[in-house]
Amino acid sequence: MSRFAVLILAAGQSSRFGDPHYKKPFAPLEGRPVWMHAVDRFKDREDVAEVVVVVAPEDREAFQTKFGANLLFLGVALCEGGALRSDSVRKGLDALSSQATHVAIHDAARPCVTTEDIDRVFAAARQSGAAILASPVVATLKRASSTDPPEVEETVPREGLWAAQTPQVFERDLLNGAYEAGGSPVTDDAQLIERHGHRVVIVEGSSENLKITTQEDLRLAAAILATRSVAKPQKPSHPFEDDDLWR
Ligand SMILES: Nc1ccn([C@@H]2O[C@H](COP(=O)(O)OP(=O)(O)OP(=O)(O)O)[C@@H](O)[C@H]2O)c(=O)n1
Ligand SMILES: C[C@](O)(CO)[C@H](O)COP(=O)(O)O
Repeated sequence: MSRFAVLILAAGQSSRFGDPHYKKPFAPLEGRPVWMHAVDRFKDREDVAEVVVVVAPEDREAFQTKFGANLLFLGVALCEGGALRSDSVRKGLDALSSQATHVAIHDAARPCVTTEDIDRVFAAARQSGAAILASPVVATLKRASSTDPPEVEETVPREGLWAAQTPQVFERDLLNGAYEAGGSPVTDDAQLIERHGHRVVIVEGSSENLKITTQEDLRLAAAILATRSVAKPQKPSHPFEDDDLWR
């Protein structure tokens, strides 16, 4: 039976988030930190062998202090990430302890992913060895100059274009091989698999599976979660005291 190890990536610098107190994975969202919503989507699944949250080295101690009890309760491990997203994935892979057959890599900054979409991308990865959630590009895309203000240089045909999301899910040995092969920096893991010559299946995901990058995205995520018939979150077992820990 396929078993999935899940890496929840929360080790970025949130440089576009614009909050003086919180990096985005630690920002409050519907009563809990963003990262906890992402973990919630995976931790109770029967096909998940382990979940590892990857945080920046400078956040490790504060994270353990603030959320150590939550991690124990959730049965989730913690490890340190690196400067690049792919460094964080590599360190997360090194931290895995189970005999999982597949690895799912998910942005902690995507708290609105649904169980149904996870079911579908997991099934596709079982079938093909490599699958990602993505949504078809629906806007008209313009390539613009770097002038201020930017000016349109061309309209980019959008036929066949998809916006990649996460989780991105791979057969474990395939992912390890792609990371061992390495190469130039990538912004998602599928690029390494593509470079490695393996096909990557796209599973259409909801546009609600947004990546929180700015404060506006956080408000959108709150609106999305508020409209879902989810049980009201429990009172956080670790209320947000001394929030300056995160900056
Ligand atoms: N070295 C990195 C970079 C990113 N991430 C994680 O990967 C996800 C997607 O990355 P992104 O949205 O770019 O996060 P940041 O790099 O923090 O954002 P910014 O570019 O605004 O600094 C986030 O959950 C982020 O925490 C990570 O674990 N390690
Ligand atoms: C992995 C990803 O979320 C897919 O869209 C995206 O590539 C992450 O990029 P970022 O620059 O690390 O946000």
